[in-house]
Amino acid sequence: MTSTTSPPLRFLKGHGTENDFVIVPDPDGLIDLSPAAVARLCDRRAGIGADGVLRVVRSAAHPEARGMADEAEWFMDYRNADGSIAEMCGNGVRVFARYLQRAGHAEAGELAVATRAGVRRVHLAKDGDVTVRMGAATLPDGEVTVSVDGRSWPARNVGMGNPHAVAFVADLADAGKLYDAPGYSPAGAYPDGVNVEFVVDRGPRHVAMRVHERGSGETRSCGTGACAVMVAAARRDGVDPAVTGRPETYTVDVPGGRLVVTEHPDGTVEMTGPAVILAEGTTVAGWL
Ligand SMILES: N[C@@H](CCC[C@H](N)C(=O)O)C(=O)O
Repeated sequence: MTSTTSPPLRFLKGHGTENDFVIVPDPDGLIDLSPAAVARLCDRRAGIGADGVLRVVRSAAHPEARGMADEAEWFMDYRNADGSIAEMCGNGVRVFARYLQRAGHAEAGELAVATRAGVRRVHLAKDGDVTVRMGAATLPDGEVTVSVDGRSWPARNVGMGNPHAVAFVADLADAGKLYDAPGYSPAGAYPDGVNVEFVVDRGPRHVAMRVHERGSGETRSCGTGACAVMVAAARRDGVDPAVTGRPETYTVDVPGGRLVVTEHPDGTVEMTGPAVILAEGTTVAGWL
């Protein structure tokens, strides 16, 4: 039975390369957004529908972000569609920045956003694309195999604040329907779960990917995933900006569009792509 106690919730809807989000403005951190409420908002039939939720909270008003408040006024409280918490969302942070601009909380130009993976610096053009400095990738050692429908591929572990396993495949269709999370071995490799990317080459420094996201299923794009893919592809190609002293750029096509990812000699990975706010509204009292 529908509860009659929940108040109306103001929200916006946005996407970055079709990785879509319900944005919940909560500057003073007063909204108790339970995992069940997040899953209800993200439900594509009985809810608003999204790959995740971006709660917009002042860093000073959130216990996980208070320590970053001097550097970044706003904290991106990101949740996956199943209500689980993730450290970072690369497409989400661009959409988050676009929301701050639209709401008059940020000007075009440079902006710092607090996330669970630390402060991320964003360059916000007045219109068009948004660039995020995503921090450096980590490349933990270890042989991993990912599998779908009885087929398996070796994968590279890449950390972008959150965990990724990147597998190069002959054809993106090899990953099948991706309704279920890919399997992996060894069994204990990802105690907190993993995002899995399947990648093919499209040309020199140009790849395409599909992704199965931890907590959200197959999505049309994943920003941290695109960065993980860029770094895995670069190392596979023998390209390492830390060695050459030159930044290296790859184009990463995703089902929902295109992201451009650059790795700098200091290891920092920068990602550029679109960020769109498309709707705003209010839920009906008692629905959530
Ligand atoms: N879509 C995001 C990643 C969201 C978090 C991920 N599902 C996880 O659990 O780590 C992106 O654009 O990076």
